[in-house]
Amino acid sequence: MFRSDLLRDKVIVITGGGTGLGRAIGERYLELGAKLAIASRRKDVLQTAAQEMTQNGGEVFYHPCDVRDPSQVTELFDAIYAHYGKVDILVNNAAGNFISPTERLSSRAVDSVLNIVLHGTFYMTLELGKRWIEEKKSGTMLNIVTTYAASGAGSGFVVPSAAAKAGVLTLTRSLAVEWAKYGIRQVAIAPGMFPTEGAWSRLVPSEEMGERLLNRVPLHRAGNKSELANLAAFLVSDEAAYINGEVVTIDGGEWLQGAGEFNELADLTNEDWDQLSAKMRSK
Ligand SMILES: CCCCC/C=C/C(=O)SCCNC(=O)CCNC(=O)[C@H](O)C(C)(C)COP(=O)(O)OP(=O)(O)OC[C@H]1O[C@@H](n2cnc3c(N)ncnc32)[C@H](O)[C@@H]1OP(=O)(O)O
Ligand SMILES: NC(=O)C1=CN([C@@H]2O[C@H](COP(=O)(O)OP(=O)(O)OC[C@H]3O[C@@H](n4cnc5c(N)ncnc54)[C@H](OP(=O)(O)O)[C@@H]3O)[C@@H](O)[C@H]2O)C=CC1
Repeated sequence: MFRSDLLRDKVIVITGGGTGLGRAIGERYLELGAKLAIASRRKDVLQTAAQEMTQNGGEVFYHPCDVRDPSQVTELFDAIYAHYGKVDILVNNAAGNFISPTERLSSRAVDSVLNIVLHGTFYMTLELGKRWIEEKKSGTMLNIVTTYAASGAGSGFVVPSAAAKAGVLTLTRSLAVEWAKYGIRQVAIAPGMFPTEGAWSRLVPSEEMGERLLNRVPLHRAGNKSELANLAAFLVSDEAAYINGEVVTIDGGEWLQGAGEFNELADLTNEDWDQLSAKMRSK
């Protein structure tokens, strides 16, 4: 689909790059010639991922970092600069989330999600943005949000995530304008359902719930990680250089399904329509 040198020698930092969607994005970037730095809290997960991801060549530097802690974020970039000498692209992918009635949440539970998603993304963005501005270097930042942020509707039962991801999207759009003069581009992706261990263990704890969610998707399937990875490759590449401040939704049409007043009529059979039509025409 892409030129094999699309991301040649680009140094790309991916938070949460050892698991799920972050890892899939990283694997695609490696195939396109990038050099990776992956960061998250669990060193053993990063180490295993880096080993497995480089089995066919390529370079993956890993460094443990809790993005909630600004001093660890500074240390992370110090380590990446010491290793690669530069960063070209940042993917803010790390997140925390779980379903819960909001009234059951403790303040620590709220903080745990807000601090990873909103504060962590902000700290990463700020630390690297300052470095790029000082170096007079251009670059691209890609933020992974969610459909309930991109639609503006939010969502019950994941309210800390909904509030934090909406904040990340606002960060994306605000800096797209403010930092354009430095050659720093901001983009976002809003994924719908992409089954991963991290998300499904916390958000889709039963098969029945998974089926119910899938039925909401007009294309009647979940997304493949490779589909999201291809979009993430295009958006950070120079081929997308004029896209700034946009969020691209990739959800099989799920959010639109919920938004259209009459979309549930898709469940009606031809016989149902024959009966309804006859009834309406008889009036
Ligand atoms: C289906 C379509 C997908 C929709 C969109 C998906 C979006 C995503 O973001 S998916 C990404 C999912 N991946 C992750 O969440 C990975 C990282 N998550 C975590 O590490 C934990 O889940 C975390 C967010 C809770 C953070 O972990 P940690 O910092 O270790 O926090 P603690 O375990 O100490 O818990 C802090 C606080 O939160 C309370 N809590 C934890 N889980 C729940 C829960 N399921 N329900 C209610 N409360 C919960 C926990 O009890 C602590 O509070 P206190 O007890 O008051 O101390
Ligand atoms: N899967 C899906 O259907 C959807 C996913 N998304 C988004 O996609 C992204 C990836 O999610 P997914 O791959 O499914 O889930 P994962 O749980 O696999 O990914 C979350 C990653 O974030 C890392 N992380 C969590 N907390 C921190 C922290 N404090 N500091 C550094 N890293 C941290 C985790 O690593 P560690 O625990 O080692 O720190 C993990 O690698 C997220 O932004 C999520 O919101 C959006 C919509 C749908």
